[in-house]
Amino acid sequence: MGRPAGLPIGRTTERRPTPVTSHPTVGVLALQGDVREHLAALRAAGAEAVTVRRPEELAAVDGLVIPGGESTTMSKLAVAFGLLQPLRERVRAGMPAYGSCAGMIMLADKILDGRDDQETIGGIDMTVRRNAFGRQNESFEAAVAITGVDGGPVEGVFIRAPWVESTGAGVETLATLGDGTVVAVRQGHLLATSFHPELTGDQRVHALFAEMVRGASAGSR
Ligand SMILES: NC(=O)CC[C@H](N)C(=O)O
Repeated sequence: MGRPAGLPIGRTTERRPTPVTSHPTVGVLALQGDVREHLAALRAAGAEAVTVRRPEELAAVDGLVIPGGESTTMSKLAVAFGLLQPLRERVRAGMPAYGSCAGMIMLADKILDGRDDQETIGGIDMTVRRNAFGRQNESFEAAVAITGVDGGPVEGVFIRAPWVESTGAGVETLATLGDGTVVAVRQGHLLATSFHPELTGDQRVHALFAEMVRGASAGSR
């Protein structure tokens, strides 16, 4: 068969095998919260980043960031958009996920001071207390040294932040404040921070997560 008329020289209509991508795609759950800042931080860390609002979009990403915002609203919207079960399934199946602040709450197996009807995706064997720092400390910054993040402490921005009240045996504590409060954890493919690294212009936490996504996609090929 000849070349179909009208196609420029050098282009063919044959199907090529799907290329093995060396750039896994990281989604940012875009129901509510500071989505743009996470997209920018992921891109600055060298990752491909897209928004996720629908189950088909979730199915197409290799990892997912769950942003800060309001976990009660995010929980309601996840149900309304038909995303809660697909999110639970993908997290259970090993998709890397990173939750910051409200995102940390979404990844917690148990929460304290949540709303009665509040759902989480779960996945990390921990109990997280919402708005834990109280009125005096609604918003503050602190230098946070994180295991696995080289080059000194990151600037932690805490905004009506949760803290980790207790963790199960499989959960690694990555960072604590001076008084021992746990503010960053990892359980295998899941990462969570009480604070917002996407607001600081420092991409090291996003680079750590992008590396987790790359590792998981390389392992699954
Ligand atoms: N900055 C944040 O993400 C705040 C979290 C919020 N207090 C919540 O419960 O969901």
